[in-house]
Order: sequence, then structure tokens, then C-alpha cells
Amino acid sequence: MTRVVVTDHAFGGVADEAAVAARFDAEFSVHACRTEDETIQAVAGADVAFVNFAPVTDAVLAALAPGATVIRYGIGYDNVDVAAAQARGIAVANVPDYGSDTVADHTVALLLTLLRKIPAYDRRVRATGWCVPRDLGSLPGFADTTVGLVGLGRIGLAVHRRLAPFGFRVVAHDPYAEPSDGLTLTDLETLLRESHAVSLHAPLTEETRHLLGTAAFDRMREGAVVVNTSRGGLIDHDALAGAVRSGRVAAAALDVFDTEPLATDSPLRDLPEVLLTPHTAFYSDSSLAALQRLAAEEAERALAGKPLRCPVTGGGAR
Ligand SMILES: NC(=O)c1ccc[n+]([C@@H]2O[C@H](COP(=O)([O-])OP(=O)(O)OC[C@H]3O[C@@H](n4cnc5c(N)ncnc54)[C@H](O)[C@@H]3O)[C@@H](O)[C@H]2O)c1
Ligand SMILES: O=C(O)[C@H](O)COP(=O)(O)O
Repeated sequence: MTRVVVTDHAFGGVADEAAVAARFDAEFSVHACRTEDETIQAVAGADVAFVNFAPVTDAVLAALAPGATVIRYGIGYDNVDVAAAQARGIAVANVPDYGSDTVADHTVALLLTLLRKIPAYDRRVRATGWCVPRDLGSLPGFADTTVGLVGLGRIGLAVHRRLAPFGFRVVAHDPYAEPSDGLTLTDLETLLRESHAVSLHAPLTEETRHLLGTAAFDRMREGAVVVNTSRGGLIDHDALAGAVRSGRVAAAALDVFDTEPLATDSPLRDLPEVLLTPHTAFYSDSSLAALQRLAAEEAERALAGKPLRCPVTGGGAR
């Protein structure tokens, strides 16, 4: 019998996915896997596996039915061993276009909040009743502020389009992108040196892991702010905590972490200068609906033996 499995999800329900399974008379089950062992058990003999953050290792792939399809609920597929899937003849697809605008909205909300020092003013008013603006140091206007975008794909470009009307100078670093939208592409060193705010929009790959660590923070402009809505692994969080404590980084806003949920002993929990959101940049009513609909449509293609819309072959995203 055909088998369709959801290994894990953080959504309200899985009606679209269940409807596709029903159309193919497939057995349908929904799990809450977090570990490799749980995932192996859940996907045993499955023809289609919808995967959110469960690890898809070679051992998990080996448990699927021959010729199965793995569909990542989302854009980044760093939790899927794509090379091993290819070697086993297992197809992998992601959903690259369900919610770039929503992620960009969340990113810009975080960036503007930090650049206007709103959390710092809020803390000061709560603690002392007031403060004169200069107590919190210099505050350049947006027209005198440079924002550096690392990664200029769908989300990086959507962030740029939102920032442009505010008058920011925006620079970007992306070794694989062409200049577009009138943006200046630069090397990482220059971006770190010149930016008042650095925002990360690259996939998690071997190349980008700990892209921002002690050496990078040391090269950044004193008092810069950092926003990360890509993947937690792009930042060395111990190094970030050190840079915030020393004041080199004035503040940060993070939506993603190397361990999710955030570890109880994470140094980030104790730093008021670091805003934390729970991997929610992707979430709006419309983006979630699109994510599940597009993932279910991909499953329909897989079960019907049709070419996938968004097969992935490696590299972290796209
Ligand atoms: N927080 C969330 O809810 C959320 C939601 C969606 C996506 N994401 C993350 O955002 C990432 C970006 O999404 P996207 O849709 O813009 O992907 P995308 O593939 O359209 O763009 C990623 C860009 O990063 C670039 N890149 C690759 N390696 C790089 C490097 N070493 N330095 C700089 N740039 C590099 C690529 O060339 C590409 O242009 C995803 O990989 C995913 O991990 C997070
Ligand atoms: O649950 C999620 O966070 C969504 O699937 C987003 O995944 P993405 O960050 O890879 O798009």
C-alpha cells in the first residue's frame, strides 16, 4: 500500500496533505519526530515524507520505500542529506516561494526596532522612568545608515525592496548572485566594516557555518547590530554573546538558533540586548496556507509520477 508520512510539523493541521494521500488511497500518518531514530521508525516504507525539521540522514533515507520523495516544508533543507538521497535515488523537493515576503517583513521589523534602539529605550524607561536620548549614545538617521545584507536571494532582495524607501544605503555580499535592484555587491570584509546593521539571508552550508564568529565581530563597526532570520548555524552564538557583552555589537535580533527550541543554558537568554523570536519569521496566515498547499501539490506530482516543481540538488536553498 502507498504510504504518506508527515515526520514533524509546527502547523495547526495537515488537511491538504491528508487530502492528497486520500486521493491516492495512501495510508497517512502524522508524527512528531525530533531524533534520527524516531524519524527512521516513522518513515519506514513511506513513498512520500513531508519533513519540517526532523533530521533526514542516510539511515532515514534507507528506511523509505525505493524511489520515494522527501518534501521539505520550507526553504532551507540543511536538515536533509541531499547527496545521500541522490545516491539512493530518493527525490528531494523544497518550497522556495511560499513566504519570502513574510520573512522579509519580520526581518525589517527587527532591523528597524534595533536601529531606533527601541528595546534599549523601553528598558531605560521601565527601570528609571525616563532618559535623555543622548544617554544611549549616537543615533544616526536612516539616510546616514548602511545596512549589509549577506545573501541576496529571494528574501535578501525582498528585504532590500522594503528598506529602499527609508533611504538607507544598502550593500550586499553574495558570491553566487548577480548585482540587481541597483544594489552594490561587495566582499564580506567591506560589508562588515561599513555596515551599521548586518542581516543574514544565506542558507546554512559548510561555507556559511559560523560565518559570524569572533573574527567577523572584531571586523564589524563598533556598536553595529545583527539580525538573523536565516539559520542559527550562521552565527557562533558564544562569540555573539561575547561581542554583545563587550559592546562591539550593540544589539541583535535572532529568529533562528543552532538548537531549536533554544537551549536552557544558551548565553543568549541572559542578554537583554538580544531580541529572540521562535523561528516565526516565516509565519503569517497566508504564508502558512501557501506552504502547506504547495507542499501537498508537490506530493501529488510525486505520487502521480510527474516531474517535481522544485527538486533540490544541493547547496542549502534555491
Ligand atoms: N526564519 C524563517 O522562518 C525562515 C523562513 C524561510 C527561509 N529561511 C532561511 O532563509 C534562507 C534564505 O532564503 P531565500 O529564500 O532567500 O533563499 P535563496 O536560495 O533564494 O537565497 C539564498 C542566497 O544566499 C546566497 N549564498 C549562498 N552561499 C552564500 C555565502 N557563502 N555568502 C553569502 N551568500 C550566500 C545564494 O547565492 C542565494 O542568493 C533559507 O536558506 C532558509 O534557511 C528562514
Ligand atoms: O516551520 C518553519 O519554520 C517553516 O517550515 C520554515 O522553514 P524554512 O525556514 O526552511 O522556510
